[in-house]
Amino acid sequence: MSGWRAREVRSFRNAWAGLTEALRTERHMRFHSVAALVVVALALWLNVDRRDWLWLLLAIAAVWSAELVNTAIERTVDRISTDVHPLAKTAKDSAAAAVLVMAIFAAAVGAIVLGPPLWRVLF
Ligand SMILES: Nc1ncnc2c1ncn2[C@@H]1O[C@H](COP(=O)(O)OP(=O)(O)OP(=O)(O)O)[C@@H](O)[C@H]1O
Repeated sequence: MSGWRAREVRSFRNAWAGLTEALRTERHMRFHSVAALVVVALALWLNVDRRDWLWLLLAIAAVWSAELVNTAIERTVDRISTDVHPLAKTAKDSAAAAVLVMAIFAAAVGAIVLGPPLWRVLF
């Protein structure tokens, strides 16, 4: 394998390790994963169109990315110091707020895309 390809494979492995570590240790990450599986199952069942799939996949990726960055910030703050400090609080609370913003966006996308067809099927 060329040096460039070996480096790319190593980078991919490191990123994969970050994802599996977050899934293993972060309760919220597991919750987001279950929610994503439910959304994908509903979208398949309701046979949503290609454009709606893009919105759903964007929402899932946005929440996962925000949660992973939140985890990175939490770990970095704790690595620097576990002392209670207002700046540590602001850093962690802001990172958590980023997840909240993305989760609200994802909930809105889910309601807009899945709500009407689900309503038609159920009622
Ligand atoms: N070093 C600190 N100094 C001041 N406040 C902190 C500090 N560490 C955490 N906090 C406060 O406690 C909250 C929870 O922090 P913690 O590190 O326990 O995250 P968490 O609850 O484990 O988050 P998650 O559930 O997403 O993993 C933070 O959002 C922040 O308000």
